[in-house]
Amino acid sequence: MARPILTAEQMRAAERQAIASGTPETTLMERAGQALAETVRLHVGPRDVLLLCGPGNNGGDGYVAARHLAAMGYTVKVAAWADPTSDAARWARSQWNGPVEPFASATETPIVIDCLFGTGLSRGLEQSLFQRLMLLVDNALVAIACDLPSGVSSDDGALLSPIGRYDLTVTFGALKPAHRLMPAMASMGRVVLADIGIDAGSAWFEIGAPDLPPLEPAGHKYSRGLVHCLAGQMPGAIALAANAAARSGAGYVRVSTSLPIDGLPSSIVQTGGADLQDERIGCILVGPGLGDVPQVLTLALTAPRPIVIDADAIGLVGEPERLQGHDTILTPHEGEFRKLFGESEGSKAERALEAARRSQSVIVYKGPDTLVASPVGSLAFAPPAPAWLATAGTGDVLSGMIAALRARGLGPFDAACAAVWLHGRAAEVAGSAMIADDLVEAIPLAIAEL
Ligand SMILES: NC(=O)C1=CN([C@@H]2O[C@H](COP(=O)(O)OP(=O)(O)OC[C@H]3O[C@@H](n4cnc5c(N)ncnc54)[C@H](OP(=O)(O)O)[C@@H]3O)[C@@H](O)[C@H]2O)[C@@H](O)CC1
Ligand SMILES: Nc1ncnc2c1ncn2[C@@H]1O[C@H](COP(=O)(O)OP(=O)(O)O)[C@@H](O)[C@H]1O
Ligand SMILES: [K+]
Repeated sequence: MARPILTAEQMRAAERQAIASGTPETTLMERAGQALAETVRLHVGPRDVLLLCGPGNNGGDGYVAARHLAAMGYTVKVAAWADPTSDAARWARSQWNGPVEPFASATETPIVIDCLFGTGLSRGLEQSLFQRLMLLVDNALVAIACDLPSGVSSDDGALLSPIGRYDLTVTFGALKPAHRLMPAMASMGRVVLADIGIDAGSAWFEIGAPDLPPLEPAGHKYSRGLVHCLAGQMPGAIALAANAAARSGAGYVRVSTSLPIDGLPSSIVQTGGADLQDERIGCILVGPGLGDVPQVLTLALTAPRPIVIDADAIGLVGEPERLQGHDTILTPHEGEFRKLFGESEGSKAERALEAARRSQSVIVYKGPDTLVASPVGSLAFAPPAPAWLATAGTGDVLSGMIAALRARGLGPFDAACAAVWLHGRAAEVAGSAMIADDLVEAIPLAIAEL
């Protein structure tokens, strides 16, 4: 299931909308705090709990959770860094009947819940505060963040001050960009989304398991999708991509290459020529192992077919505007992105959307926090993928997977999202010692699980 993602401002607007529709702010806070307590009960054993409460509504959620956890039988301590400053947080504080100790006297506890700051964080925490918080968090058996770890900038995932390592983050109504952007996402643990009755419809979302189109009972190899790969100076990379395309359900994979490629399965056809006007081609793939051969990219762009542009070909595009009018998906990593789009300002999300708009292409902006952006403003955030994807050739595998799903008939944005999800899942299936070739082998297993 795709989960919606909202910026802090969009979240506040959704909250105002809910309040205008008759749900009081205190009801939203009650639901948030209760959901936080329920999540603790579901995931964590009956150990002592320490809630750290800040002055805003994040702290308010903490007082509500404290009340519910105590009612569930947990031994609960509450420590406040400052008195509540909002009406809803004052209300929540008034409903908590237990003691509240000063933050400075809070001691290590098995379960620590950070309710200091959430989407309202406006600057880094002062040093004495973040140092003490990190000590409590890192020495807890289980550390839980309410909405966000305190210190995280909600919209771009930056750390305004250092944070510890959390096991679980419970968020409300929608995920925030920081839940899926580096560096923040690496320290959040599992992110649980609680429904608090806010309508969080959004053009931004976390990618969920894809629905692949069913195969036609009377289908044939061309109707399942023909991927045409253009080889270049280092054919090993295109071989990986072609293999990945074949294993992602393309009916036919063809490679134009002037040098015979050893070890390519016989089911993948090698040709000397490149008839890109062939109307059966569902997607052209250019870039892996291409080298500095701009004519091959130019050839691909003369064909009126969908194109995946990866690796070396990205650097050969020149001006992003050149791609307007073509049906293109670009798959840059950080270096390739900067080479084509320059050193643009803003968060990774904003830069991805701006790149998609300039090139009128779907952009798969890769990394530990891969984003898929469309020219019309849709933005998909990949769920966390295993760090062992950081090995040579896994990007070639991804571009082959995207080309196959595009050739199978998915739209460019959906094909990219589906491939990114399956790529991460295949890496989990392949295990931490995998190389890119093993990742290819794991693709059918990941697809079979759907
Ligand atoms: N939106 C929704 O639908 C729902 C939201 N809910 C919850 O509300 C949370 C957002 O609440 P919020 O807006 O009150 O902000 P919050 O994160 O508590 O912090 C603001 C306070 O901290 C202060 N402050 C900031 N930075 C600081 C710093 N570095 N060091 C010191 N102080 C600092 C700031 O003061 P100031 O910046 O003015 O100094 C202000 O007093 C959200 O994360 C979620 O948990 C739920 O209840 C359910 C519905
Ligand atoms: N630390 C990481 N965690 C998760 N995924 C990663 C990480 N580093 C890289 N990846 C993923 O691995 C792939 C690497 O692609 P790329 O950088 O093009 O490598 P190559 O050119 O060697 O194929 C991308 O899909 C990227 O999102
Ligand atoms: K928090």
